[in-house]
Amino acid sequence: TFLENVIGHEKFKTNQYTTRFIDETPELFQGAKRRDRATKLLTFVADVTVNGHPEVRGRALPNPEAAEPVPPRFEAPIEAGTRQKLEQLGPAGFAQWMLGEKRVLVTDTTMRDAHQSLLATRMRSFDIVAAADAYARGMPELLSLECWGGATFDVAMRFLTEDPWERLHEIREKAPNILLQMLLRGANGVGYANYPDNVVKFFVRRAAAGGIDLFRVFDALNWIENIKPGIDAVASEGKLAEAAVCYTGDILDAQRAKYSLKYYVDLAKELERSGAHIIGIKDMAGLLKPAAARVLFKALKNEIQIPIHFHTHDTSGIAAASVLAAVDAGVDAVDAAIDSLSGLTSQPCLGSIVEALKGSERDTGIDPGVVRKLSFYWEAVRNQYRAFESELRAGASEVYLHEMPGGQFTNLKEQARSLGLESRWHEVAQTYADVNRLFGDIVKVTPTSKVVGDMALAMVASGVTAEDVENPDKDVAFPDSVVQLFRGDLGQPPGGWPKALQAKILKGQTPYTERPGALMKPADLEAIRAEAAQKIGKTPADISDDDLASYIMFPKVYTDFQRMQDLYGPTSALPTPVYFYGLKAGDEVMVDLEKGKTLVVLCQAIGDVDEEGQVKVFFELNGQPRIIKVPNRS
Ligand SMILES: N[C@@H](CCCCNC(=O)CCCC[C@@H]1SC[C@@H]2NC(=O)N[C@@H]21)C(=O)O
Ligand SMILES: N[C@@H](CCCCNC(=O)CCCC[C@@H]1SC[C@@H]2NC(=O)N[C@@H]21)C(=O)O
Ligand SMILES: [Zn+2]
Repeated sequence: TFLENVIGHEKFKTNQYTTRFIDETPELFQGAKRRDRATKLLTFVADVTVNGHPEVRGRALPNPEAAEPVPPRFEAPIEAGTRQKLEQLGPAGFAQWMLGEKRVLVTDTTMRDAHQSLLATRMRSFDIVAAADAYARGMPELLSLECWGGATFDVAMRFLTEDPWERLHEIREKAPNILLQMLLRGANGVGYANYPDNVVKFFVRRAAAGGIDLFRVFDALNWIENIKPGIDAVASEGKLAEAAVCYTGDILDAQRAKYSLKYYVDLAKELERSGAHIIGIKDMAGLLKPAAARVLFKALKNEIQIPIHFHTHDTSGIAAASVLAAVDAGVDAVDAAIDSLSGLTSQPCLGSIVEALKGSERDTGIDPGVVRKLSFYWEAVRNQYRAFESELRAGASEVYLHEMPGGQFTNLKEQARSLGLESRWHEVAQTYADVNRLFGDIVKVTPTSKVVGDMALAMVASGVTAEDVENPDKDVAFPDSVVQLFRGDLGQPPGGWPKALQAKILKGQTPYTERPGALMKPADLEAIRAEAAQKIGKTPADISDDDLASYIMFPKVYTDFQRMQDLYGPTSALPTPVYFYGLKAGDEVMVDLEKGKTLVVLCQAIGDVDEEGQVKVFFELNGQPRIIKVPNRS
C-alpha cells in the first residue's frame, strides 16, 4: 500500500525521519484507526509502559541479572501416557491399573497449587503453557498435571486479563499424553458460593470437553451431600472422580476426637460407596504428621478398594516426611511441586521425593535430570513474579495452631497488611484458631477458610475477643459470610453448628440443614446467556458455552474481563515482563499472536504528557511506525 511504500522507503528507515514524517502528515494515520488486535495490544503496551500495572505497583522488582526463562526442549517423542491409559481403560479400569502399579504415581502441582500458594495465583498462561511440551516429552511417567481450578479461574480473568479456558485448551494441546487435573470445589464449582446442580453439571461438562481428565472434588465442610453431585457430574462425563476428604485436626491427638481415624475412614468408605474412582486425602494446611500418615494410610489401604491419592502442603517443613511415611504405608499417588516452586506453603519438593525413592520398590521412574531442567525453567519464571512473593521464608510449626490452608496463609497476610495489621500477624493467627474453636472446630478450606479469616480479621481490627463473641449480652457485628455460613448456605459441619452462637449470629433468622443445591431451582442457562450478551453489548450467539460458564461463576469479573479484552486485545500473548512492566525506548519484543502471525514490536520513544493529559508512545509494528496515545493515569 501507499503507506508501506512511502514508509518502507530507505530514507524513512531511521527513527527521527519516521517520527517527523508522522508528525508532518498526521492525517495519513487518522484513517488507519483500525481496532485490530495488533493496535489493541499496542494500546495495552503503551498503557502499561506509561502507567505501570496495578498488580505490581510499589512491589519488589524481578532481579534483572537472573536468567531468562527458556523452556527445556527434550528431543524424545511424545509417548503415550496416563491420558491414553484412561481412554483405553475408562475411569474404573484406570483406577484398577493404578492399584496394580508398584511405583508411586506422582502429580505435579506446579501449574496450579504451587503458584496459588507461593505467588498469590498470579502465574500467567504464557509461562504455564510454555512448559507443557517439556512435561509431555520429559516426564511422561507423571500421573497428572494439576493445572486448573481452585483460584486460578477467578484470578486469570480478574487480575491477569486472560481467559482460563484458553489456558486449559493450550495445555491440553501441548501435553496430549498426561492427565490434566483440576480442583473442583464441589457444589461451589470454582466459585465461593453454592450453585444449582445443573450449573455444576454444566461447568464439569465444559471442563471435561476442554481437556480435564481428573477432577478432585471436595467440600469445604467434608459434607458428603455436597460432594455427591460433583462425583455424579464427573462420572457422567466418563472422567476420573477423585473424591477428596479434607484433613484437619490430628488423628493421634485425643484432644481432637472430632476428627479421629474412624471419622476419616468412614468418610472415605462413604465416598467409595458414592461412586468415586479415587479417594483423595486433601491436607490443605499440611497438618498430617509422619506418624499420623503411617496410621491413616495403612487403615485406608485396608478398608478401601480404590486408589488413595495424598495431597499436602509444606508450611510446617515436614511434608516430605509425611509423604514418605504415606508411601511406606502403601499410598498409591502423591502430589509434589517442582523443586523451585516447592516447600513452605506449596507442596513438598518433587525432585527430592523422586531421589528419596530412587532404587526402592516404589521408585517413581521419573528422571532427576528432567526434574532439574524443568526446575531451572520454573526458577527463572518465578523471578518474573517477584512482586507476588510473600514474607514467609521458613517452615512454621505455627500452622498446627491456626491450621490455615497453604493458599490462604499468604493471602491472609496480605489482607492483614492492607488493613495495617501486619505487625499483629501472630494475634491474627491466634484469633483464627479461636474462631475455629468458636465455630465448633470446622474444616477450613475455601470457602469456609475465608469465612474464618474474615471473622478473625474483623475481631483483631475491632478489638473484639472470643469471650465477647460468646457473651450473649455483648453485641457483636458479624461479617455477612459468617451469617451465611451459620444459616446453612455452605452446608453442614459434622454435628451441626454450635447452637448458642448460631442463635446469636442469626438474630432470629431460621437456619436450614438441607443441601443448598437441592433447594435452588435449576438455572435457566439460555436466559443467563442472553443476560451476559446484553451486558457486554453482544448477541447470545457470541457467548460461547465456556463464556457462559465463566459468567455464571463470576458475572462481574467476567464482564470486566470482556471490557479489558475489547480494549486491550489478547494480552495473554505478551511475555510476562512486558505485561507487567511495559517497554523502554529501544526495546523490541516478538509477540506470537497465533501460529505464523508474529508481531515485531519496537518501542521507539515515549512522549511527554500533553495538555489533554495524554501521552504518545512511538512504536514500530512489523517495521511500520505506529503512534499510540494513552491517558496519563498517575
Ligand atoms: N480489586 C478488584 C479487582 C481489581 C481489578 C484489577 N485489574 C487489573 O489488575 C487488570 C487491569 C489492568 C489495568 C491496565 S494495566 C495497564 C494500565 N495501567 C493501569 O493502571 N491500568 C491499565 C476485585 O477484587 O474485584
Ligand atoms: N515466530 C517467528 C518469529 C520471527 C519473526 C517473524 N516476523 C517478522 O519478521 C516481522 C515481519 C513479518 C510479520 C508479518 S507482517 C504481515 C503479517 N502480519 C503480521 O502481523 N505479521 C505478519 C519465527 O519463529 O520465525
Ligand atoms: Zn492444596
